Amino acid sequence: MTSPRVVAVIPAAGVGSRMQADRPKQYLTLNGKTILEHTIDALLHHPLIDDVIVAITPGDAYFDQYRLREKPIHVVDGGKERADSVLNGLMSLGENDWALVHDAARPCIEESDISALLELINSDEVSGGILATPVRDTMKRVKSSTNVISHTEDRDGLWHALTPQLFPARLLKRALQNGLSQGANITDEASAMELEGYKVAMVNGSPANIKITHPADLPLAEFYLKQKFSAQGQDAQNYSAQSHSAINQKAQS
Ligand SMILES: Nc1ccn([C@@H]2O[C@H](COP(=O)(O)OP(=O)(O)OP(=O)(O)O)[C@@H](O)[C@H]2O)c(=O)n1
Ligand SMILES: C[C@](O)(CO)[C@H](O)COP(=O)(O)O
Repeated sequence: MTSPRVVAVIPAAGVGSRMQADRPKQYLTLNGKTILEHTIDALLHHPLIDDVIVAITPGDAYFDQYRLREKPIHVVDGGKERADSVLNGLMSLGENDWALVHDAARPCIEESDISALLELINSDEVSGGILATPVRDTMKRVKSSTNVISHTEDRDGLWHALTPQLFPARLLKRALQNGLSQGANITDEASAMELEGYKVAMVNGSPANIKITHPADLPLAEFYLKQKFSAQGQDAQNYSAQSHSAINQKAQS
């Protein structure tokens, strides 16, 4: 039996308000490439990912300024919230496809973590899953609108949800549509699948897979990207060149 198609969906239509930059954070440059290009290349580079769809803000001039449309990807309009952008990205996926949803703002994703998550496609126990990393600090609940601690949360079994998040496209599309129509607070794909009652697996992923959110995240992401390139025996430019050649081969196949 042929393996199902895996389609990466990259929500990249945010404004990056917490970054307080002169442009949406996905267009800030690290090691010679925009954050979005790092993320697109990481997914295009993975041998088990068949297609890449990017959801961008309608009229996003940066996307063309950085010539990202020249990559072998598909582009759709983003939406008001992240979940709307993801849903738009899912619209063209087929009944048997799997959707691997990955934030544009997470460029440090490792190929090995993607491969570990994709193993879930063969599972009969769960309907997909997510990369996550265990909480390491003591977690406090603060009394609302104060800075006074209400209590300490039990951190046993508490994880940071990361991306990619991997689900059958048909189920995820319906879960997002239902969750959004019920006005649920859908901040990741798993929350929509949980609401539908599906079993969602956690796959322990690298804590280096940070979501670039605040200015302090930029030097950390730069460090992790340098580590990633050197671990793959490549510098940023070389990685970029290798990415292009891998991309071109994919485009010709
Ligand atoms: N309407 C939206 C909002 C967010 N995103 C994407 O979802 C990912 C994670 O969201 P977040 O880190 O919150 O990005 P922003 O919404 O841009 O950041 P902020 O909340 O600081 O404005 C990002 O890659 C962002 O581009 C999206 O595609 N569509
Ligand atoms: C999807 C996500 O990366 C999981 O941690 C996160 O929820 C996205 O960030 P947002 O600020 O909630 O949009």
